[in-house]
Amino acid sequence: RPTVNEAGASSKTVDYEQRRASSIQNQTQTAVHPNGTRQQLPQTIIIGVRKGGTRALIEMLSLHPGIAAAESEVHFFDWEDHFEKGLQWYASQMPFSYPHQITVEKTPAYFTSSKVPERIYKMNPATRLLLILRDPTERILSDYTQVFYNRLQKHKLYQPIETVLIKNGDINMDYKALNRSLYYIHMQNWLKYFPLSHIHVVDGNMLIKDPLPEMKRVEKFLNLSAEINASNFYFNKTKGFYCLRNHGRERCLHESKGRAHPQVASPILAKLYQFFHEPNRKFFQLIGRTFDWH
Ligand SMILES: Nc1ncnc2c1ncn2[C@@H]1O[C@H](COP(=O)(O)OS(=O)(=O)O)[C@@H](OP(=O)(O)O)[C@H]1O
Repeated sequence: RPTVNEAGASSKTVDYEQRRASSIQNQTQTAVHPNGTRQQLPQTIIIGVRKGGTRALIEMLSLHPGIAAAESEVHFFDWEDHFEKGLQWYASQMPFSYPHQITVEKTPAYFTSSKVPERIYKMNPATRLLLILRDPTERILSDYTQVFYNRLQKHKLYQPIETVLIKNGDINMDYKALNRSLYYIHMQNWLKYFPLSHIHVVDGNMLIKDPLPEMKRVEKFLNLSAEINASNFYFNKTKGFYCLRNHGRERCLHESKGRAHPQVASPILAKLYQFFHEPNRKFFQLIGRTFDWH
């Protein structure tokens, strides 16, 4: 009797899918470099969430010698003009890697783009997905801060945070950043294609506070050998965040990571925390795990 995985697919289907995926991988193989490396489609993708800590996650994962990470966000599955270029183009955006290495890219917008789960599934149903989430209210403030700085740079006007968060005395449901924090809605789309066992949720709040245990869990999920260790991290008091140490070289993330958020009046904050209780509960139920959010 075929065994059934969490998505309901039989093991026979999975075998077929894996063969199909490896044939796609072979068809899109780019030229082999004389040193034995080549560009490969990612076997792992960090799908989001925007402002969840995706940069920190990919940089920390890159500490592992078994990982080859794309430097910039590729936006292959969510931008039509990129998607139309096809998988060969996608592969050509990847770093050169050795056959034993896992290629990874991060595009935080994937998590909230409804077309993306099916597209990744069709590329390779065996793709391992990493999703880093943080407290949904904190995520909104971080999202607002990002847009605020972008507009400031372009000398454009920006609205104070309270006016985007509240409309006619109530939570502004039209605010895009609010929708991005409704994790259960987006997660439902992913679970239509991928079983939970293929999606590892990283606790973004914990990655900030104490990155090592989170990274050890990621290593396990990706079946990587245990390489990342305490000496890879040190706390930088000036930045207020952990920074990375690799082969004696120390570096922190870019100054755009870890910016101060705007002060929000406490009744509004309380309203937001309250608002997210139910969506968070639904999310926890979906993934069978809880997080220490407000
Ligand atoms: N070690 C370390 N150093 C600096 N920043 C860290 C770190 N770990 C997690 N973070 C948090 O990452 C948040 C940015 O998330 P993303 O990289 O996903 O943002 S983006 O969507 O790619 O723009 C960023 O959000 P803000 O604090 O709002 O700037 C950080 O809180």
